[in-house]
Amino acid sequence: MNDITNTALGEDSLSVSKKRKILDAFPSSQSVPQQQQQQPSSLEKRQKPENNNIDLKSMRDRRQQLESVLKEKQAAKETLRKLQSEMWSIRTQIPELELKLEKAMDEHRAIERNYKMKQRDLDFLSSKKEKQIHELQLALELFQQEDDYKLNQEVNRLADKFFNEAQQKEEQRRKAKKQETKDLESQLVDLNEEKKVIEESFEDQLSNLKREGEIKIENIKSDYHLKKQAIRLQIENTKVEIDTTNKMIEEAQWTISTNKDKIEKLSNEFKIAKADSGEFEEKTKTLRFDVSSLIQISADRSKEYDKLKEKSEKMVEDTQTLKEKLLEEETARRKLHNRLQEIKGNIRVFCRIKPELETSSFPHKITPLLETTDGKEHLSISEVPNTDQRQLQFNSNKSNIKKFNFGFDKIFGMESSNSEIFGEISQLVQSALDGYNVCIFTYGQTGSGKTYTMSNPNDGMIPRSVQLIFNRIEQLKKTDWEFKVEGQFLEIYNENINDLMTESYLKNLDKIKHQIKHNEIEQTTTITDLTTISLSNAEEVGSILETANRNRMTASTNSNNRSSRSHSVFIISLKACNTQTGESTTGKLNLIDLAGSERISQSLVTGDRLRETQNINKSLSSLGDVIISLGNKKSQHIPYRNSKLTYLLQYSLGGNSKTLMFVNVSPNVKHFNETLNSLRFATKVNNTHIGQATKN
Ligand SMILES: Nc1ncnc2c1ncn2[C@@H]1O[C@H](COP(=O)(O)OP(=O)(O)OP(=O)(O)O)[C@@H](O)[C@H]1O
Repeated sequence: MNDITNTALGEDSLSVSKKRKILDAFPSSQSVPQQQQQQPSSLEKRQKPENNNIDLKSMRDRRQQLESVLKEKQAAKETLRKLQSEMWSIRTQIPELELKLEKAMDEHRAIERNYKMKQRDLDFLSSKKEKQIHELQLALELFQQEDDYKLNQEVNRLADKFFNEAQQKEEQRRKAKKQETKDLESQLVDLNEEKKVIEESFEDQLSNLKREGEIKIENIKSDYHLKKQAIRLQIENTKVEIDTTNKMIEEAQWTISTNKDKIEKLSNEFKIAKADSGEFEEKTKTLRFDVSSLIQISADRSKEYDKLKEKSEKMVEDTQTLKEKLLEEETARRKLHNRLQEIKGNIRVFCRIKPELETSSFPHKITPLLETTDGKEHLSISEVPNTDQRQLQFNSNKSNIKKFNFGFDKIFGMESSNSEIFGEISQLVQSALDGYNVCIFTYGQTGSGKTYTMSNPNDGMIPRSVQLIFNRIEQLKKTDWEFKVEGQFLEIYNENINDLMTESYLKNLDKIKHQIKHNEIEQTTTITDLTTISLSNAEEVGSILETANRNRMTASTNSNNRSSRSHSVFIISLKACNTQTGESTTGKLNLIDLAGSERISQSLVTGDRLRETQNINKSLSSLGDVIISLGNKKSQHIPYRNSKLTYLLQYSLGGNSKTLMFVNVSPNVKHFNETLNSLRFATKVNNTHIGQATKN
């Protein structure tokens, strides 16, 4: 760079001296005359005359050349100056670039050092690895050289270890299981206690609910009676008041018309008096006063009349409100009543022990069981081994005898009357009135009191039910309920239906084939050609029972009491409609006196008796099967078709009904086996829980 500068400077200095010489040799056109004036050279003086014009021209050319050279020089000078300034700027950058170069060199050196170190480390590692591979190879060789003995020893050691561990684990598991069993047992005890407490509380709740329900029904009933009386009184008072008001109105009207006459008469008199003038003036005043007071009286009377009219209207309104309230209370009563029935269960079994008429054959005293733990009432029937003495009693405590315990919803002892029994079932009759299907059966051996319970004149379940139905219908009229009651009475003998209400019973006996027809949509049943009697009062049922009884008796012969060998079914249909609310219901009360259930061995009878026995056994066991299937939620099929009786009662058993079965038993030792069988059958039925009933 310095060389370049020097060269440039050298050229510059050269060109300056050269310029001076050239300028000296070739003066400018302006300066020429001046030089000529000042000092002309000898040569110039000599050549001037001949070459003067040529020289001047060449000089001018030269001068022009010189000037262009000078311009070029000037430009070169400028270029030089620019180059110089660039050179200075480059010069100033040189130290910085030198520093950067130095730094890069340092970095390069450091990288080189690092590389060398890494190379060394790598060499060291590869030698170490080789060493390790060598060691491993040696170890592998050693391992391969180990003998079977060592291996077996190791296997045995491991097996022992495993066996010990397994034993320990088994011991631990056994202990844990023992502990778990203990825990579970104590949990079971707790749960049993809990269950007991729950059961007790449930029992309490149930009995409380029962009590509450009964109290509520009683309260509603007494309220209803009180209100009914109050309404009646109010209606009577209203009537009296209306009569009085009418009389008063009549009186007022009569007074008004009389007064009008009087006024007319008086005004006539007044006119006459006026004509007579003065002397009658006083009289006129009095008369005027009389007239105005009469008008006042008339106005007062008409106000009074308005008030009375208003009062009477209010009373009519109050009566209507009370009537509506009564209807509401009736609806609430129905709900409560049916809730109570549901709580009691849709299938219930009551046991009735017939009084022992042959006292000599029954040596033991019967005592009722007072305490129950499962909400049921219990009796036990006992057999004394190796003796002929057996006993049927409530809660016998004797330990030396074989006892059979039975629990039922209710047990009626020998002293129980039909009225007492009806008190328990009257609520089911109410359910039939409320639109439910109800079946009440009497089951038991011949002579155990089924017919006495069901149809005894006046106090049997049939006459009492009909009586209750008509009493309730009369009461329900007040809440605008209207009823249509129809009755049918039939018997099923040898799987054939006979009409018990027809006078030609004997003539048709076992000849007419009455068909059972079901309407699946309406869930109703009809029996072809069966007499249906429209019932309008309770008294009619007496003659129905009489006809049926007479018919059954005439068909029996000395050798065969046919009535004991057939089922009798009394059907009461109850169609109700509320004229105010438009609500309508259809209920059915089926009262069934079943054929005697005694087991007559089929091998002992032949002919008609065999057929009879087979049919009775078939229909009674079908009844049991149907009830049990209904209670079994898993049952897909209910075998209604297995007997005429169950087929007839298809829509009156099960989900849509409330069922009550009386098991009638005899306390006589002679009937021990039959009694035991009846109680077993009834227990099966009692253990069935049928779903909640729905209204038709
Ligand atoms: N609780 C009772 N109180 C008084 N007498 C009774 C009672 N129960 C039954 N009896 C009498 O016992 C006898 C047999 O009773 P009932 O005819 O009712 O039996 P049953 O089971 O209907 O027999 P069957 O199957 O033959 O019809 C009758 O004379 C009846 O009056």
